[in-house]
Amino acid sequence: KNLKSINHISLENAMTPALWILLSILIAVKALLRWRTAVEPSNPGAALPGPTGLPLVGNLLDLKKPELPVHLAELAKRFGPVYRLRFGCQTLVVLNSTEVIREALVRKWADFAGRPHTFTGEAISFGGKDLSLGDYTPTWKIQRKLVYASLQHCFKTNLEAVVTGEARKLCEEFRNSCGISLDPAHDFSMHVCNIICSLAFRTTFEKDDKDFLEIHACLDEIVQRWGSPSIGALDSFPILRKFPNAAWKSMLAVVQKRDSIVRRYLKQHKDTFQTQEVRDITDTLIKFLRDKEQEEGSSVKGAEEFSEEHVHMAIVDLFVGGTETTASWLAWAVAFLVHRPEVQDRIYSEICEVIGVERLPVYADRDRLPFLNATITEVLRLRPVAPLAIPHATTKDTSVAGYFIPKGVTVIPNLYGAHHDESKWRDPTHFRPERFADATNPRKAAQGIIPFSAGARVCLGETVAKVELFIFTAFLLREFKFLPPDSGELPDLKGNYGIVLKPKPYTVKITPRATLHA
Ligand code: HEM
Repeated sequence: KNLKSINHISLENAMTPALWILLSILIAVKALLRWRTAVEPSNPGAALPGPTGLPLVGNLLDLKKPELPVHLAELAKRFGPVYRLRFGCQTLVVLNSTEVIREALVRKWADFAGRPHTFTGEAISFGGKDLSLGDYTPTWKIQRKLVYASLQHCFKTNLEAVVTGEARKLCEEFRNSCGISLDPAHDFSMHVCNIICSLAFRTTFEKDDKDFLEIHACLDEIVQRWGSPSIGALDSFPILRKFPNAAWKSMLAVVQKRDSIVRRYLKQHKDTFQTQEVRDITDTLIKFLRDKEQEEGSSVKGAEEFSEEHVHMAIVDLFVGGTETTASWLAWAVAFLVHRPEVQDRIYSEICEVIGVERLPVYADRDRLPFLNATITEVLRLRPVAPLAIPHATTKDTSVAGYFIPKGVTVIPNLYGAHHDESKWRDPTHFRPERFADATNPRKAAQGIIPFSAGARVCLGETVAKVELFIFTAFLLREFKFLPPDSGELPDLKGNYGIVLKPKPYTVKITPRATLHA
C-alpha cells in the first residue's frame, strides 16, 4: 500500500533534500560495511594499531606521501614499531624496527616469505614467473636456488676480477675528466650494469652504447612508473582496470621492449651464463632434487613448471636489482663525502698507510681498512637504497610482537625506519661514519642495520654488492678527491623516494690525489 502511494508522489516531491541526505548516508554506511568485510574477512588485524582512514580509500593519503619511508617512520612514533594501514581492498602491515623486522623475516622466515599477488606484478612478469616478485612456491624455490648457485659460481671464479676491471675503467674515465664539474650517476650505472652483463652474458657495453642506453632507460622507466600512484591504484582498486589508463598502457609497451632486448641478448650470447651454464646448473639442480626426493618417495615439486621464462625473468631481476641499487649507493656515497671532505681525507690516509701506493686494493684488504668499512656501513644505514624492501606476504596465520597477522596480508619492512630509529641511533639523520668506526665492537654495531633485508627473501646479490661497494669506493678514494662543483652547490641529500631511493642529480669536481704507481 505504501509503495503504491509512493508511486503517486512525483519525483520532484520525493527527492527533497532530507531524502537525498538519508539516501547518501545509507549508501555510505552500506559501502563502509562492505569495505570492512572485504578488508578484514576474519577481523584479522583488529588488535593492530594504525591511523584512522577515510571510507573506501582508507589510508590512501598516508601512502601517497612523497617521502613514504620517512612518513611511515613518523607514524611509528605514534603507533609503535608494528602497525597497519588500509588501502582499497588491501591491509598492509608495516614493520619499523630492526627487532620486529628480524622477528618476522628471520625467526618466522617461512611465514613471511611470500609476495603479494598483484595485477600489475603478474602482468609484467609472465604471470608471476619473476624471482623478486614471485610468490613462495616450489618453482620459485628452484628459480632462487638456480640464480644463487650461478652467482656463487661467479663469485668463486671471476667476480672480483670483473669488478676490479670495471673500477679501473671508471677511474680512467674520471682521470680524463679531472677538473671538470660532472654528474657521475651515468658512469656509475654503466660500470655497475657492465658487471652484471659480464657475469650473465660475458660481454660489456661501451660508454654510450645504444643497447645499454636502451635497456637502462627501459628498466629505469619500469621502476619509476611501477612506483607511481596511478599504476599502484590498479592493484588496490580492481574497478579501475576497466577504464583506460595511459600510464599503464605505456608501461606495458616498455615491458615489451625490455623483453625483446633480453630475448635478443639471450639469443646472441648462446654459449654463456644464461644459456649453457644456466641450463647445466638447472639440470644439475633438478637432478639433485629429483634424486633426493626419489629417496624420500615423492616427485620434485615445482620442477615441471620451471620454464625458460623463469630464466628470462631472473636475468631481468639481476639487471634491475644489480644496477639501480649499487649505482644509487655509489651516487649517495659521493654526495655525502662531498659534504664531509675530512672523511675522504681519513679514508685516503688509511688506504695509503695499509695498502700504500704501489698496488691496487683487493677485497682481502677489507678487514684492515676499518674506517672505509665504517663509511660504507654508514651510507647503507642513512640511505638504504631499497628503503621499503619489496613487499612481503604472509604464507599462513602468524604474529609479530604479539600481534596476530592473518595469512595473505601484505607486510612492508621499513628498512629506512629501522635505520633511523631514534631509540637506537644517536643523531640518526647525520652522516657520521665514526659511529661505527669508534664503536667498541664495530662488527656488532654494523649488525644493527639491515640494508639487504633478511630471511628467505634476503637480497640475492648481497655478496656481489659488498664486493662492488668495497672495490669501487677504495679505488675512487685512493685516487681522487670529490669536491663541490665550481658553482659551489653541494649535493642535495634528500633524494627521490621510489622503489629505489636515488639522490637527485648533482655535479661534483673530481681532482687527482697524488701520483700513484699502480
Ligand atoms: C647496495 C646494493 C644493494 C642493496 C642495498 C640491495 C637491497 C635489496 C633489498 C632490500 C631487497 C629486498 C629483500 C626483501 O624483499 O626483503 C633486495 C632483493 C633482491 N636483490 Fe638486492 N640489493 C643490492 C644489490 C643487488 C645486486 C648487485 C643484485 C644482483 C646481482 C641484487 C639482486 C636482488 C634480487 C634478485 C632480489 C630479489 C630477491 C627475492 O625476492 O628473493 N641486489 N635487494
